[in-house]
Amino acid sequence: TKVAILISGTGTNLQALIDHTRCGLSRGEIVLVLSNKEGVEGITRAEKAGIYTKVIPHQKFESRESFECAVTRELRSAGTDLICLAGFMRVLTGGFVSEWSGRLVNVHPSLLPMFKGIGAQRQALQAGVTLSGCTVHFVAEEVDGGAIITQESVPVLPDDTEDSLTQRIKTAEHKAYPRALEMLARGEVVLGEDGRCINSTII
Ligand SMILES: Nc1nc2ccc(CNc3ccc(C(=O)NCCCC(=O)O)cc3)cc2c(=O)[nH]1
Ligand SMILES: N[C@@H]1O[C@H](COP(=O)(O)O)[C@@H](O)[C@H]1O
Repeated sequence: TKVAILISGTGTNLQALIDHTRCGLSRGEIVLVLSNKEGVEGITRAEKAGIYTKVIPHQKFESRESFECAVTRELRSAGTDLICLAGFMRVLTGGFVSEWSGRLVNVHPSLLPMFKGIGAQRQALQAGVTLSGCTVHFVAEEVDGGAIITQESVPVLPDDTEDSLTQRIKTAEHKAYPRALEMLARGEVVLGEDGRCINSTII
């Protein structure tokens, strides 16, 4: 399975996926790392790993659609089978989402459907929950509303700050995302017609 990773920043999830796909047993091969922002650490990580990188600055485009058209051109020329959003911070239009439906996933730093959108870690702290974590989900037009593929929980400690909780959740993401990639690459989970996730490992 040819995998493209879309980023906007640090890329620790990208690094986890690079390390995982290089361990020998993975069905996934990262063929492209694409960022909408110049000079981010994630691009350096990909270059060090010898992976083809592309920066497409969204602000240089007239519209969301024209930006996404340029992204899709790169994805197709790389032969992409699966797109993983990893800290990619641009909302995607319904056109892009439906074109890549079932082959487009994202990792979110909360146990969805709780704490959707920006600042999920802060929302969790403000809500006073004692359990949080991360969710890998199919991308639907509704932001953070897509079918859940896999989740990983972490405790929220009384003295947690946004940073300490973010770090703990990231270690969970670095386990959950590679697991999700293998499930997808092996066809163990697929997106159903009704937008629900079909998990064939239980059949
Ligand atoms: N349609 C669709 N697209 C997405 C794009 C990125 C992410 C990643 N998580 C994200 C969740 C929220 C945002 C967001 O609201 N950013 C501020 C507005 C930035 C902008 O103007 O674009 C970005 C990424 C998830 C989704 C998703 O679930 N559905
Ligand atoms: N979508 C969210 O953005 C962050 C990206 O972090 P990194 O992978 O760039 O370190 C992760 O916490 C992820 O949940």
